[in-house]
Amino acid sequence: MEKSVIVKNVSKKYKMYTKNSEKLLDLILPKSYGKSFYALHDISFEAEKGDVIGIIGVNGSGKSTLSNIISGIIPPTSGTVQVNGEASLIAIQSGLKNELTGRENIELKCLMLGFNKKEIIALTPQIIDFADIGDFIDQPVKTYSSGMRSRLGFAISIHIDPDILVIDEALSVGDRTFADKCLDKMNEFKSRGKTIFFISHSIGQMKKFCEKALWVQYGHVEQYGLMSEVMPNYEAFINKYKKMSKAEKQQFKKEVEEKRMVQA
Ligand SMILES: Nc1ncnc2c1ncn2[C@@H]1O[C@H](COP(=O)(O)OP(=O)(O)OP(=O)(O)O)[C@@H](O)[C@H]1O
Repeated sequence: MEKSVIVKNVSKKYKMYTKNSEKLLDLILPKSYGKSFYALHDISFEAEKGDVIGIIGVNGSGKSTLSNIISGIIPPTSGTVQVNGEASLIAIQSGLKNELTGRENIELKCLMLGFNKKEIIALTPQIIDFADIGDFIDQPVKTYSSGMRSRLGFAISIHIDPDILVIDEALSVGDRTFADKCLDKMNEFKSRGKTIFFISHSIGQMKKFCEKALWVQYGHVEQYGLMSEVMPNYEAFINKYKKMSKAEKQQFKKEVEEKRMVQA
């Protein structure tokens, strides 16, 4: 099978400060203040064309960081990401310009992707129709609710027809009818052999829609494979964690956080 995304030894480091003053001092004397930790540590995996991969993991495990790296929004600190084609991210906070109207955002995104005037004129009504946000399409995006942003972001990303679609929690803020409409569109996308990465805290949606799962656990890949093989292990972990006492949970978190720190 042809590969669509190849992620090799990707790490992303961030800095953690205990006080605001440390952040300022770190700007003046880099490397002297704050502690570095791995949001992602040595991640490697490959996706094939037609794969629909659910990225699962508890809060803070690195799912959004990984989706931003695959979509080219942020660079990794080290390692390489090879994307064969155009990747587009749909996230709650995704690249919409607040001061521009919905319609202007559609035009801007299309222009940035190199569409010509004729193509933009043809595409705009389809995007507006799918987003279905009424007269708000001519209002600045800063006046939108999170559901409206998600509708517009999803409508733009799916209609520009990327090769790789990365959906980060974008369906969780839309209502049920919109989520169903998006899932239909995603199924159509998948049937054309495109690659989808899907992040959702809805285990039901994950199981229904994704054939593969990438379990990101506190910055590293715990397991990658068929959803039917990975999900039971993830669910077993969640159940085990839930049964821990408060002290055991604290100890567990302390250990995983220590492993994530960058050794000087
Ligand atoms: N810009 C940033 N600066 C510093 N730390 C960051 C930044 N972005 C993310 N992090 C940290 O990196 C880690 C991974 O965050 P990320 O948002 O990727 O997790 P996630 O799995 O998507 O979480 P959630 O399920 O809560 O959305 C977290 O500890 C987070 O605090």
